[in-house]
Amino acid sequence: MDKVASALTIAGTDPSGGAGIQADLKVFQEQQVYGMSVITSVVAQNTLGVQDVQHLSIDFIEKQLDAVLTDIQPQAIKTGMIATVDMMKLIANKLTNSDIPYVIDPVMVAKSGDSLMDETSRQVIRNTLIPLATVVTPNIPEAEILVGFEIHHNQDAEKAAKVIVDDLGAKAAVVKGGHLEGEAVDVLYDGVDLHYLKVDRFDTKHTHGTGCTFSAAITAELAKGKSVKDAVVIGKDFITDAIQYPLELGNGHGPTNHWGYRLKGLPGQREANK
Ligand SMILES: Nc1ncnc2c1ncn2[C@@H]1O[C@H](COP(=O)(O)OP(=O)(O)OP(=O)(O)O)[C@@H](O)[C@H]1O
Ligand SMILES: Cc1ncc(COP(=O)(O)O)c(N)n1
Repeated sequence: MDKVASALTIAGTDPSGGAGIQADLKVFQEQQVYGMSVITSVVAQNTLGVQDVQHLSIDFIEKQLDAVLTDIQPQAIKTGMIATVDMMKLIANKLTNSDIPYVIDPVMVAKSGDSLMDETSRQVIRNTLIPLATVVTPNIPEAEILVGFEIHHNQDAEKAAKVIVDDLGAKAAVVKGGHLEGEAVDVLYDGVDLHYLKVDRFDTKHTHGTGCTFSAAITAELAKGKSVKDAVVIGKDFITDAIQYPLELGNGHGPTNHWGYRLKGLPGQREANK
């Protein structure tokens, strides 16, 4: 039997299970990838919003990273909520000269509107982590901060994806269209070609953790050895199913359904889960 693929997420937590480390590990498991995690910040949050945050010390985050990386080598790594400049510098130090595929979900603000990254870090991520990325997956507001111009339609998203690759140094970028009107279109630029990933927009409020889920699915596929394009296409399919079959949990923006892909094509399931 081949050795199982493993992936590492470095991110903040969500005790309500829809976003952050908890979502990432569920997605890795669903994708048959062995999941490992390093916690940067412990977040008191749920589907209604963020109540409080405690950042772990740099020393302790480093101990967690060393514990994993000196024992089990991941085949792919993702970062999510990296809230401070010191955390970014630590991770950049650990990942410089690494050839492990690295996905950055540059989490800045939660769906609820609560900030998950301080102002200085929003600027500093551009020079510390982004140049190390195999794929960066910003939503529209995050992409606007990274590139410094407004994004109103798909052509702007294309331009932003190219700036993130050609000027900021990432190998590929997926600018997610969840925050634009109309179809849910994501623009992938891999340094050579532009690809549009389009699906009909579902009318749902259950979108807590969509970005975490999408980027974790991409990471899992890279860990299995898929190309960036194939990993992003499979990741888009995974998140679309997770949004399409909501679980109806919580009193706010509920979590997506991480086993939604298993319901695809089964008659009556969509109605049963609505
Ligand atoms: N209502 C929807 N219907 C279909 N797809 C959607 C919908 N909302 C978001 N998506 C898709 O979900 C993925 C995540 O996009 P989004 O822009 O919501 O990320 P995000 O804002 O980073 O998520 P998060 O809520 O974790 O911050 C993208 O592939 C996007 O196109
Ligand atoms: C720890 C952590 N990481 C990321 C998100 C973004 O997800 P969302 O915008 O859907 O709340 C979050 N809420 N919490």
